Amino acid sequence: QSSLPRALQDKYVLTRRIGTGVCGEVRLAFERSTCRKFAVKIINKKNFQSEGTATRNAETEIEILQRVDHPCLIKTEDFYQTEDSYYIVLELMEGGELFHRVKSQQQLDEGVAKLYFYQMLCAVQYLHRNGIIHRDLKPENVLLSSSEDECLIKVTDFNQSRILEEAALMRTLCGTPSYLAPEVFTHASSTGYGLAVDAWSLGVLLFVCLSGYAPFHESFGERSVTEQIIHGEFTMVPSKWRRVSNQAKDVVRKLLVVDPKLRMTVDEALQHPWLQDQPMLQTAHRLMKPAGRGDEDDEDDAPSAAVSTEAEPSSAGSLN
Ligand SMILES: C/C(=N\NC(=N)N)c1ccc(NC(=O)c2cc3cccc([N+](=O)[O-])c3[nH]2)cc1
Repeated sequence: QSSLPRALQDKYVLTRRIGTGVCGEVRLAFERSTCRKFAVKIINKKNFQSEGTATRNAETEIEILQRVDHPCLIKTEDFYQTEDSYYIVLELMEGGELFHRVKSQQQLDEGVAKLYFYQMLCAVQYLHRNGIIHRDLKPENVLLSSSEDECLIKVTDFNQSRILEEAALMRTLCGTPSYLAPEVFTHASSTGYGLAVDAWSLGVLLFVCLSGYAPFHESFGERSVTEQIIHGEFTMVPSKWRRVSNQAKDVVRKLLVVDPKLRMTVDEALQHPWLQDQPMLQTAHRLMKPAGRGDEDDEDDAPSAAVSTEAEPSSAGSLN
């Protein structure tokens, strides 16, 4: 409490710790004027990254957090900083981290895994359409809105995120090319293959939700985890995958593809047969609507225009 920014303390009362991360902690906070509950993520600036990188990442992250607007991406209420920490005031996600939900349930029911995975796909599709690569998608960075199985999920932690700097790449290509390395042209540079790294991570996330264990793990054979990843060698333990449908396995197999050019994209994943599941899509869209519009029947958003009769779009692209 001692080193909390004055302005933060004037507006919020910070109470108990509700989540712990490797780079800081999450505290429950109450807004003094309204008693509304929030989560405050405290990020130590001095964590393992070098001074410059940490500051640059944090500036990018804050810009992304304040710019994104999607029902499956965490929203920030306020932002404060001192010389040694950042304080991000966020909406409360009382279901906690997906990591703990999967751990406590051994593995998720396939229908629940599909509902969560669809929301993650919508969130990442929104990021990719806005030129943002998350780069650190993992169960700790997916938060659940409630303890119900059927709940809204939100992606968070943009510490490793990058904004696709096409402009920077264009500037680079304007200069004399003679000193540029091949990968700058072959899109192997961080801005080129970038989007596909999130598709791989979504494959790992889906694998963990469906089976309850990680696809690449040092306990599988003598190869190191890095070796297993480089060769795309994941292990489907029969007892854990027996009750999982072939379509679900097909999504995992098409995302955990080593060559980023051959890997299924987020857009393609949204069109996969496994996700063409009307009841799941209706539940997802009800959860993703702004608060309070979930249960009323859909009022005509634009009464003047002819209300379209076709079914809800299969991908939530229209939300972006
Ligand atoms: C922005 C960010 N990280 N950025 C970064 N590491 N540079 C970030 C990372 C993690 C969170 N986590 C939470 O908001 C969060 C974790 C958790 C666990 C139990 C219960 C709750 N909750 O809100 O009730 C939780 N919220 C929120 C933001």
